[in-house]
Amino acid sequence: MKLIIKGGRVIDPAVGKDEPADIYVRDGIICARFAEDEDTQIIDATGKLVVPGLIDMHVHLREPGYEAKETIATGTAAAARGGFTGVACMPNTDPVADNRFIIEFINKRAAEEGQVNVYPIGAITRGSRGGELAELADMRDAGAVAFSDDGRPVSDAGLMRRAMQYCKMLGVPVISHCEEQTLAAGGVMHEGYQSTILGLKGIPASAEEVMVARDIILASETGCPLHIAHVSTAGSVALIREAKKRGCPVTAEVTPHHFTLTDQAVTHYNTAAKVNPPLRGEADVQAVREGLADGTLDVIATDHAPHTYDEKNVEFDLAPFGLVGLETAVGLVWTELVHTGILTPLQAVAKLALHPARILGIDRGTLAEGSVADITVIDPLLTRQVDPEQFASKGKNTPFAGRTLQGLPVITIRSGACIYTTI
Ligand SMILES: NC(=O)N[C@@H](CC(=O)O)C(=O)O
Ligand SMILES: [Zn+2]
Ligand SMILES: [Zn+2]
Repeated sequence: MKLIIKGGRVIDPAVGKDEPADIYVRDGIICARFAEDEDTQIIDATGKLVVPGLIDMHVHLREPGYEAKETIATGTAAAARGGFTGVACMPNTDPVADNRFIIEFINKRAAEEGQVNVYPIGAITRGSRGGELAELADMRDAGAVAFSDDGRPVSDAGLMRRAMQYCKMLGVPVISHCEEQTLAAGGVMHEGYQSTILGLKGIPASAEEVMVARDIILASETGCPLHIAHVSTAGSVALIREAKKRGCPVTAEVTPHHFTLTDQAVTHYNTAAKVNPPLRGEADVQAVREGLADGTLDVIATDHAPHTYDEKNVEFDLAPFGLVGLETAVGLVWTELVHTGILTPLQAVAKLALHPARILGIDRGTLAEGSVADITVIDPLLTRQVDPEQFASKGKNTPFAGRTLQGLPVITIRSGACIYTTI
């Protein structure tokens, strides 16, 4: 099994490399130069970017329990099509992934039918109900890479503090869905001018920021690595920036929808734009872009949240929160951030591969010799219109349908084998 990826622009943020080079792969491992023979597969990457396999650290695969929305098979197929070789999946399944048996089940299903590597995230509390801690150490031993009650906040500060004390001991990050429920109560979109015009109940920026502040204080006190999920407001970016300056062990992610869209996308009551946290105002979008550029926001993650057509095809108030992101992420990063000069390709790849790997303690995210050959090839000039009907995901709930994106994944390689190719 020999493969050479020739003539591409190789980007490896682990060593700050961004230069023309060839990549050699033998038996699924990136290796030193070797002489090609008739058994060697050659990929011509002229004009393309060759980067470490992308890792999406915030995905909802919905299995077990919500297989009508997505399965491990379809979600990982969507990941491969989106240029991702790994996804970390959130525990808000049914049953909730709050014990080692569910973590083992996910790992088994992923081994059987996963197209990409799957890294399960365990729940912080039993049933993610926020009442008592789940069996964290047991889940860590079964392969959980982080803990989160994503979908819900951990409202009890004392419980969150104890979770952080345990996770610090286990050396595993806590991923926080920051939402103060008494402030968010009943809201369905960002609280602002648009919510007033539409007559919909708003979720104020403070609902997120109060919780970001609380968790930063708890992480500083406990020393636990804290990762803030789906940052959406200018105030959150400022809090995280300031906390990092003080040496707080905090990292943070932003989604493509939060760096691209405002609450304007909700006009006409488009339920595909109903997401938690909600799409915010223009100043917030600007602030998360600045946070990405200055390194305050470490990661770009999709929060891929598939729902069925019927679930979304209802009154705005009644529709579930969430939108799909795996198959539009790279296109949005290149179109909105790289081609606009907000991020260099090196920075973009760091946020899509290296940083997620480091935060989750996964042995991936680099093209160094000796690494597993998880590789993504991106054509920075390839242009396509988003067509949800082409998605491998069961979820078609995207607010980006019809949008033209430039800069798309063309080959996804996992352990030296092509799992997606357009050329
Ligand atoms: N983001 C969402 O709007 N929805 C997520 C839950 C979450 O990420 O909080 C889901 O599971 O559907
Ligand atoms: Zn969440
Ligand atoms: Zn989520």
